[in-house]
Amino acid sequence: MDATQRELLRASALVAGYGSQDVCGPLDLLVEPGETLGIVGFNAAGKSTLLRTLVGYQEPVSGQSVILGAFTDDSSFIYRKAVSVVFDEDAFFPSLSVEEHLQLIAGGHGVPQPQAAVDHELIFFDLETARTEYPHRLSSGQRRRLLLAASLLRPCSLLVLDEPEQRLDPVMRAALATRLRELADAGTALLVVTHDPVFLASVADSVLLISNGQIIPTSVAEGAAAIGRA
Ligand SMILES: Nc1ncnc2c1ncn2[C@@H]1O[C@H](COP(=O)(O)OP(=O)(O)OP(=O)(O)O)[C@@H](O)[C@H]1O
Repeated sequence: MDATQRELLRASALVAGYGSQDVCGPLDLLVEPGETLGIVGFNAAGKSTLLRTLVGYQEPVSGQSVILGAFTDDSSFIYRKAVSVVFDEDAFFPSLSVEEHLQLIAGGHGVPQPQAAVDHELIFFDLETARTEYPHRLSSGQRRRLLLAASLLRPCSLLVLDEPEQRLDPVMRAALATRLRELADAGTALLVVTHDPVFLASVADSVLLISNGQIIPTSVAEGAAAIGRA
């Protein structure tokens, strides 16, 4: 693996915000394969704004974030093949069933043995009995499971999750945390915004705490404690 392949994401003097209005920063950061970084802070601290800016979904106020040593947004095929992203929003085709959504992702990303991969996610996320349902007929937790299933079904080098624990029951939260840890141990890098200290401690190796516009690198223990104080 050369230096560029190891450098999944590099942020330099990155300030996130809207227009010329800073929300948080500056941040210097290097994310390499297998690293798991939690991002924590109060409501409106700027976690989602930072995450979106890091992955090139919105322009920084200043500084830059570069993916795979070359990309600053998701317009390239190489970027989209390497980076799997779930933000806290539902995005479905209303006339495709649960299973058809997953088949679409598997086909689009050239997953080997696609139906077996789809079946694996349906089982993992306990969506088997809902496989023929349409998104509007799912519970909010089931819709969340479907989004997460789609993100985990496809291979990626960098997995970016904004509050993945939201709307999941405790059993599913724990199963997801274990799965993410296994992915990281196998080399996938993970950026995860979370409000759940247990989930954070299960998944993250290190933490960025956003407080009063500052982005403070800290330990998992301190990050989990900071969530508790929020
Ligand atoms: N599109 C936007 N334009 C301008 N300001 C925005 C926009 N979206 C969010 N903000 C502001 O940016 C700040 C940070 O919001 P952000 O969603 O990043 O917070 P967060 O830490 O993810 O919060 P939460 O924990 O509530 O999800 C807030 O003050 C919010 O009002």
